[in-house]
Amino acid sequence: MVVASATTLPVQNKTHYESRFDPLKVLQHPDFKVLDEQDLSQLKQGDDSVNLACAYNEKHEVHMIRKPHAEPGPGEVKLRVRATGICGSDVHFWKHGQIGPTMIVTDECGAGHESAGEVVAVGEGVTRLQVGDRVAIEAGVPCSRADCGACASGRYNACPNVVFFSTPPYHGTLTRYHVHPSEWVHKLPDNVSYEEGSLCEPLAVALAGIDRAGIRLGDGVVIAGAGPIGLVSLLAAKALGATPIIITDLFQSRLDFAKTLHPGVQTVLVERGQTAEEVAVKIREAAGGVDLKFALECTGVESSIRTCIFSMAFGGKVFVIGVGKAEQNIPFMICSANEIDIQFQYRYCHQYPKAIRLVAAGLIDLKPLVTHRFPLEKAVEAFHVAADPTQGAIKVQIVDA
Ligand SMILES: NC(=O)C1=CN([C@@H]2O[C@H](COP(=O)(O)OP(=O)(O)OC[C@H]3O[C@@H](n4cnc5c(N)ncnc54)[C@H](O)[C@@H]3O)[C@@H](O)[C@H]2O)C=CC1
Ligand SMILES: O=C(CO)[C@H](O)[C@@H](O)CO
Ligand SMILES: [Zn+2]
Ligand SMILES: [Zn+2]
Repeated sequence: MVVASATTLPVQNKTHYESRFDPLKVLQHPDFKVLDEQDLSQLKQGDDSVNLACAYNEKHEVHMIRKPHAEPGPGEVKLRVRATGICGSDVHFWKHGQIGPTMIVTDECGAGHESAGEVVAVGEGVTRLQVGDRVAIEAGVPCSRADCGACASGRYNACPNVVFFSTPPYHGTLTRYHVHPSEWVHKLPDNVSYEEGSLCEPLAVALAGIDRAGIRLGDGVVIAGAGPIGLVSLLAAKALGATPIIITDLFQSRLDFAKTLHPGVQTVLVERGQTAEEVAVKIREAAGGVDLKFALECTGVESSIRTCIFSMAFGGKVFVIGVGKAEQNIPFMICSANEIDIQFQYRYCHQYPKAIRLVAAGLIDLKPLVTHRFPLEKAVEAFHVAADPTQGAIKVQIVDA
């Protein structure tokens, strides 16, 4: 079955943003170029004249590209991107070429959707922003049409016409300059850095999960996976007053890092060869007799999802944020006989302002998550570090000062 993508839809069926940000306008532009070693050797760090970006493609390559400069149209802003985090999903698209049955890399696709930057130009009609403003970029731009059920209902993360920058075919925000609709950037207070503004994207994911899971003060929670998503979920659960909190991972180094973020967290190392049930016993022991009513699953790995189910008390809820295999096996009758709910999160809606407020108020400190920084010119090296667990990275950021 060929799934129509934005670059294959007939023009008349495209929404405004699908047409405006059609990736073919970049790929077919005379200034577009995949940069070779010679080009890269001639790059001057921070060179404003080159709209440098990092892209993955259908051949599982990740490399630097030159994109055409673009000016903001009506209602848009042009941004100098100052910080971009590499997400596990970026690595998925590079290494595996797709996420789920419809998000498939079929050509060069600019990476990055965790970005913050500086307004360098505003388009006609933009009044709430001005040159010099510092903003976080909400990468998912829904169609906002009255005839779109998702947008009309406010659950815009479900918009079927969404342009989610970096999800193929749309080029991402890991680029020197990016044009974005002005209503989908969020001003940063002076005490929130570009790096923290970039990290508000994964925080938005975690906040959406905690919101929709319904976790409350004093609830016992297990967080599966101590990657950036699991760790921002830990920070949010800690700020919420969840207790006890248990976090799992395959790597002791990531669990040790989790302890630095929340000394009160209980850690459970998942050892090779252990069954999901055996890990669940360790989790329940770590809970110290408190019934665990929630699991925030942040790996997408079948064995971890199963572990979360086995860890739940009667009436518990496994909230799955991680993405993974298309088909997965779950202990069906354990769920049935214990009324265990399984819920899923797909991106977020209405979370950015809250994420920025929590950071600005000092209730969530994201700064420790950034363990590696690279200049934009070294983004390919950054991707290799982010994708290699032995490098010990938590969040790898590209900083284009
Ligand atoms: N639902 C959504 O909208 C979003 C989903 N994601 C997904 O969330 C997941 C996590 O993202 P990141 O933290 O950036 O990825 P990551 O790959 O950096 O972290 C995943 C962590 O899970 C650990 N892990 C793997 N198997 C495990 C197991 N069986 N038990 C315990 N831990 C295990 C890994 O060691 C790693 O530390 C990814 O699948 C990503 O694609 C990310 C953003 C948004
Ligand atoms: O990682 C994401 C959001 O932070 C992407 O949306 C992923 O879910 C695939 O698009
Ligand atoms: Zn992401
Ligand atoms: Zn819509």
